[in-house]
Amino acid sequence: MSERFDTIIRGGLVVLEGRDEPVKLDIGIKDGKIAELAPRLEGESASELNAEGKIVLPGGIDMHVHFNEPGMSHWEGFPTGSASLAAGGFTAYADMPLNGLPPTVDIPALNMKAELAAGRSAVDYAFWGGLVPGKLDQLEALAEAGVIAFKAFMSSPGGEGEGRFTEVDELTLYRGMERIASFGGILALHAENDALTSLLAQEAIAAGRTGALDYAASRPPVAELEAVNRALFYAQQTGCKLHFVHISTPEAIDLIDSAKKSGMDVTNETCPHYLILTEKDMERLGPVAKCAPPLRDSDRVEAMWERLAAGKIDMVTSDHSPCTTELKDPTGKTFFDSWGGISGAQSSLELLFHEGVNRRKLPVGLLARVFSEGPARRFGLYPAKGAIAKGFDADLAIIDPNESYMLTAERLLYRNRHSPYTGMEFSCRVSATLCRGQLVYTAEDGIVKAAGGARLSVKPGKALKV
Ligand SMILES: NC(=O)NC(NC(N)=O)C(=O)[O-]
Ligand SMILES: [Zn+2]
Ligand SMILES: [Zn+2]
Repeated sequence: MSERFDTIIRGGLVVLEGRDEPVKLDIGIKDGKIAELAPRLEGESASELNAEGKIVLPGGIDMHVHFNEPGMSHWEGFPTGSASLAAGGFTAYADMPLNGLPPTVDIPALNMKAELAAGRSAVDYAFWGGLVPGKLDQLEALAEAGVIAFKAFMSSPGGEGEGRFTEVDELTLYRGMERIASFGGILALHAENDALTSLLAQEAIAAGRTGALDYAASRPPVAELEAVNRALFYAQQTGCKLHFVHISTPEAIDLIDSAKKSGMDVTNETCPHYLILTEKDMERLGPVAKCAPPLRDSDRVEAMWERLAAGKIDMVTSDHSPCTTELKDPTGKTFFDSWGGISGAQSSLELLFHEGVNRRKLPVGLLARVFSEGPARRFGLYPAKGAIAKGFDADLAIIDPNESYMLTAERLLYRNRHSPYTGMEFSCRVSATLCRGQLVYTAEDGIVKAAGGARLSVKPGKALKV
């Protein structure tokens, strides 16, 4: 006779959907799913995990990572990127259509990605499709093939070379929205005004103003706000659902929030670095903390925390945008020349738990919402994923709320072990991560199951409004 459960997670403080504070419960897992939740579960199980004193969150879903395969595996890869996510309490992710070569803008490129990820990911994964000039006729086929949504850049994505992902022109943006709207898909946007940012950068470089703060000044809040405003206008005209990635300013969050209140189908995300780091930190840390949009002043960072606490931020993603450590080396070049992108996939949950829950005393339920429920609902993964509830996948992040440790480069599982957070003392630590009931990571043993992740596809139009 088979046991009632495969695994029981004993005595953890479990974060349930819609609840601010956790509840002490046992979790019974059978066939990869949550079979039972109760204060005390009786019955046989093949294995038990003691979670006394730990917080049990639904596994994080990181909707914004760049794992760079095919073609750029010296920057990152599915094995290393997914392992770093598992170590950070994440059980699923969506890989951006750049910076791999070729970018994911047609079916052959999507198939290449799928082949490379199969059997090489520690946690579950989905793919984004790209909207770029010249590839409009690929959108329906990509949607049918199960990409989670589409991504376009309103400003240059940076980098050089043949075949790279390119930003949209106005007509591609407008027509792309029409087409994506026609099959009920979602378009995600990197929203910065290209004319403003490129001319401001030219001006600064010509005048020899090439430091970190000059870089920040060349991509001002108005560039983000203008792009968000324009995209919202096109969305009104076309009926396209939108998602704004890595929003860096409270002004843009407010603009998106009022559009949502007016009935538009639009969501936003921010990233830990816009909550944890300021432009001063970017100056202090150097290129390792360079990203686009840039880090902001401390008043804006504070205002982002207010928006997060007020429920105006739909999800938090890492925007893990890695590169070789050499491309972050400041020697012999200006700040403008370094790669823009922060490696952060491993730290998102710990950063927000540390700063948000432990220090600012925000409810832990907020983390479940922005890291799991929000992304799952928006991108059609709910109700299989996104909450700890009977019948859902047993995707769990078990975190010790009191274990402090210092993040060192050796602890990073990225292909290139740099991060703006090395040297930082965390007041909490992920103890274990389970993906569909399988133990993937423990703090003690590291990655214990390296390749159990499965591909997640969604059908167009399935995503729910958050
Ligand atoms: N080409 C990139 O990966 N760019 C990324 N870079 C950042 N965020 O600095 C991004 O998502 O915009
Ligand atoms: Zn971007
Ligand atoms: Zn990105």
